[in-house]
Amino acid sequence: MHTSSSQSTRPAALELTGVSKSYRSESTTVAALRDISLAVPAGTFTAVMGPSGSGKSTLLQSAAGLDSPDAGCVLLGGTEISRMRGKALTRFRRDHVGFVFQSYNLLPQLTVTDNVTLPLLLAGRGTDRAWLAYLLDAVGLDGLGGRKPQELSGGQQQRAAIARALITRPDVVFADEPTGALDSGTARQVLELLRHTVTALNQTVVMVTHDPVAASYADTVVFLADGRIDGSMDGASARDVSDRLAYLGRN
Ligand SMILES: Nc1ncnc2c1ncn2[C@@H]1O[C@H](COP(=O)(O)OP(=O)(O)OP(=O)(O)O)[C@@H](O)[C@H]1O
Repeated sequence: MHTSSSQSTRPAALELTGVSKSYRSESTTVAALRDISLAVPAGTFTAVMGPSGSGKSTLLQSAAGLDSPDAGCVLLGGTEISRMRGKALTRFRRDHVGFVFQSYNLLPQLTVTDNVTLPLLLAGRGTDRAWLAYLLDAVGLDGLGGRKPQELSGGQQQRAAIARALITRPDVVFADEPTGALDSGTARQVLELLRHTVTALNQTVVMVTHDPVAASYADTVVFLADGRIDGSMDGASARDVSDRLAYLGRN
C-alpha cells in the first residue's frame, strides 16, 4: 500500500483518495477516518494496524463498499464505488469483493462446497468446476467438500471461508482479523494460505489485524492512528511491527 499510486508500477486494485468518515450522534461527532489517501497495488498483501478505535474497521468497511465515506473517492478494480448505493453496490460487491471474517460466517446447514459456491449462486453465475476443485485443493480441503462446517476444525472452517472469498476471482479480498479465533499454529497455516493466494494466484489481500505476527506475512503494513495514516512499512518482521506500534501516534 502506498500513499500515492504513482509510487507503484502495478495497477492499483484499490485506491482511496481523501476519504473521511465521521459518526454523528445527537451529542458528539467522532471522526473515524480523516483524509485517507492510499493505493493498494494488485497482487499484493497489505495489513492495516493501529490501536483500538484508530479506524481500521471503518477503513475496511469504506474500502469494501460496506459503508459510504462522507468525503473522498474509493476506486475498486478501477470502478468508483464511493458514490454507488443500494442494489448496484450490492451487485458490485458480489462480483468484485471477497470477505473473510474472524467468525468464518459459514452457513451451518450447507456443505463446504455449497458454502464456497454460494457467492456464485447469489450472483447468478455458474460454477467453474475446475476452479472450485483447484481452490478446495489449494486451501487443503480436497475430499472434504461434502462436510458441514461443524464437522471441520476452526482452521479448516476459515480455509473454507477463504475459498469462498476467492471463488468469484474478486479484485480484492478483505480480511477482518481472520486469525483472531485461531490458535497460533492454525493461525500460521491460514496466514500462509493468504500469502499463497497473493503469491501464486496474484490475489490482492487487505487484512485488518491486531497481531504483529499476522502483519509480518504482508508485503506492506499500514499504520493508522486517530483516523489518519501514520506511516507504512514494507517487508516488516513481527518485531519491526511491534516496535513501530509502540511509537504510533507519537510522531
Ligand atoms: N457505528 C458507530 N457509531 C459511532 N461511532 C463509531 C461507530 N463505529 C465506530 N465508531 C467510532 O469510530 C472510531 C473508529 O472505530 P473503528 O471501529 O473503525 O476502529 P478500529 O481501529 O477498528 O477499532 P478496534 O481495533 O477496537 O476494532 C472509534 O472512535 C469508534 O468508537
